[in-house]
Amino acid sequence: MTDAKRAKTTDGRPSATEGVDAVVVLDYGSQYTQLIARRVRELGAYSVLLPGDADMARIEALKPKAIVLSGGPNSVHVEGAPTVPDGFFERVAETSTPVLGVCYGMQLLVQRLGGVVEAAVGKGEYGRMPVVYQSDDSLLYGKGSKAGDSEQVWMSHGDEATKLPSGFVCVGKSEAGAVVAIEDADRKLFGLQYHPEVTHSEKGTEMLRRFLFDIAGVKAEWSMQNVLDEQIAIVNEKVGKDAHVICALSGGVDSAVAATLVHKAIGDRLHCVFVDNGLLRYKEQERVMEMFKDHLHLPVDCVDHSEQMLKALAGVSDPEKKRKIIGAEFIECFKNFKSEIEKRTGVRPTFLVQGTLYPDVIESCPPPGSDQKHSHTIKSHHNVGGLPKELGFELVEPLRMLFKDEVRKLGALMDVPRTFLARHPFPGPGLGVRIVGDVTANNALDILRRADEIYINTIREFGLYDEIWQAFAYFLPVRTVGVQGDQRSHSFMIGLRAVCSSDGMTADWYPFPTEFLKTVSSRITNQVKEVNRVLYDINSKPPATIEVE
Ligand SMILES: Nc1ncnc2c1ncn2[C@@H]1O[C@H](COP(=O)(O)OP(=O)(O)OP(=O)(O)O)[C@@H](O)[C@H]1O
Ligand SMILES: O=c1[nH]c(=O)c2[nH+]cn([C@@H]3O[C@H](COP(=O)(O)O)[C@@H](O)[C@H]3O)c2[nH]1
Ligand SMILES: NC(=O)CC[C@H](N)C(=O)O
Ligand SMILES: [Mg+2]
Repeated sequence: MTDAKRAKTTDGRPSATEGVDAVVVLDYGSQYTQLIARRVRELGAYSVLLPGDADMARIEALKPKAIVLSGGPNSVHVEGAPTVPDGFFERVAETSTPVLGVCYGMQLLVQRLGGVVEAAVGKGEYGRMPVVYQSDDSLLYGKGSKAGDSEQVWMSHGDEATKLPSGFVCVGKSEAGAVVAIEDADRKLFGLQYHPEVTHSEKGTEMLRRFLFDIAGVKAEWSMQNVLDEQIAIVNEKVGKDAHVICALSGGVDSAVAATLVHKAIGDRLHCVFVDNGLLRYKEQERVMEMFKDHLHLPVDCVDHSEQMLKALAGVSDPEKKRKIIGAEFIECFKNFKSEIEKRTGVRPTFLVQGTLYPDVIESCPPPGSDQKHSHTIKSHHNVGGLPKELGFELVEPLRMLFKDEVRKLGALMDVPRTFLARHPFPGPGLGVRIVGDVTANNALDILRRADEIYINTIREFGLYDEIWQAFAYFLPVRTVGVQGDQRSHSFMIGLRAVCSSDGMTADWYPFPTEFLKTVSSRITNQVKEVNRVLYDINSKPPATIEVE
């Protein structure tokens, strides 16, 4: 599909979605909202995420076959809490559109339709727990479900529904007796106090399948191939027939997939650039450029921006300040590259492709007016919340709504080589968020590069690289006392991190065999003389995050 004019249908959808049933997910700021949209895609339906207060007209233009209201950090009983769009309940009643409220979404249904939601003082429910069915054959738990049976679900709420609106029945309770599943079969309104979208809810996907297909009658006709066609059409429409485009290529999976996709759309008007930002790993620049040459078959320029980056970061310790500086320096470097391309082609590039993924977006500072306005900032990813106000480019981010494992599937569909798809993620700010505090102090970059190289090589030697989602070493600017060769040492610590995850949104630490830990700790302390202690990080996300800053 190359004709920009055909990229949108009359109702504003990308033409690749023409005639396909849409499911609208309204976002109230949960960290997991996009996971709902993703589960819908995985189940084979087309999902669109809109802000929780989107105009009813915008929602109806998509002709949704079902609507899901997401969770969120607010409380419905607090003044000014986000709520459903004006006219929402009237319109869904007229069109008989099924609605599922999840957590905050359920609380909205209850409160707005005449029930009561209150703070469950001292009784918040967080984490994995069973839900007990309250009736036989409920619509939510399906034919054959029996009162008294139970399943494991994942909760995260401090408020609860204490009185249901008329028409609703409670079909599931938590062990503590909270109402956690409700339905109004006549009005096709449903609510779950827990999160069926997270993997810890054992039968959550089945629940969503029942809602979409059995209750709402959505047709399963959406696949990764559709996502690809849709994104190529969107890129074509946005970039047009003449503009030139820069692509920030890192050697990681996301930008390799984004570049391949955009190249399919616009061909040689794409100019890729890899930045040596001074925060790369041991021999990263040489290795990545070699990989591009051997496997990617797209021309890539390498630009050295290390001096400027380290100068800007000198003496800065605050993690958010560091991230903003890194984001701004990246853009500075892309602007210089823009002039270089103009010299070469006579055309000044106006677009910048980044391999931004959804987790980067949701954790970053949500820009005012964006669709993520109700969520909290966790950290400003350099390519989203870390970007300067004056960008000087229009962004092209075809993966912005996807998760890492979806991107890997999309890459496989375009034959992106495994060398890229199987790499552990490496963040754009690189060692800058793996050195706690000032990156220019203590010779930390050099120490960390050597320790990290030993760690990753040892992981490969033990055959564990592909089992781990992401592994890296980090530098702690803390000196402790040791004894090495009968001499006192007062040296630094290295933390080792290895996590299992599917999408980077939640993660568990990887249970290394003791033999591995012994080997790697002894290699690092023997070969990196500035280090006398190695720590293994046994924290999941949450409560920690994957990177240390
Ligand atoms: N050294 C770099 N040079 C140019 N662009 C970069 C660099 N590092 C990161 N980027 C840009 O920032 C985006 C986000 O970085 P991120 O690390 O999340 O993605 P990735 O490197 O493509 O994939 P992965 O997460 O697997 O490392 C990249 O997709 C790329 O567009
Ligand atoms: O390109 C990036 N720019 C960033 O600023 C950034 N911060 C974290 N990450 C990567 O995101 C995933 C989740 O990491 P956290 O749990 O630390 O947020 C992990 O894979 C991290 O490596 C980043 N990637
Ligand atoms: N996860 C959620 O949606 C939480 C909703 C609300 N903030 C509560 O604590 O009950
Ligand atoms: Mg990367």
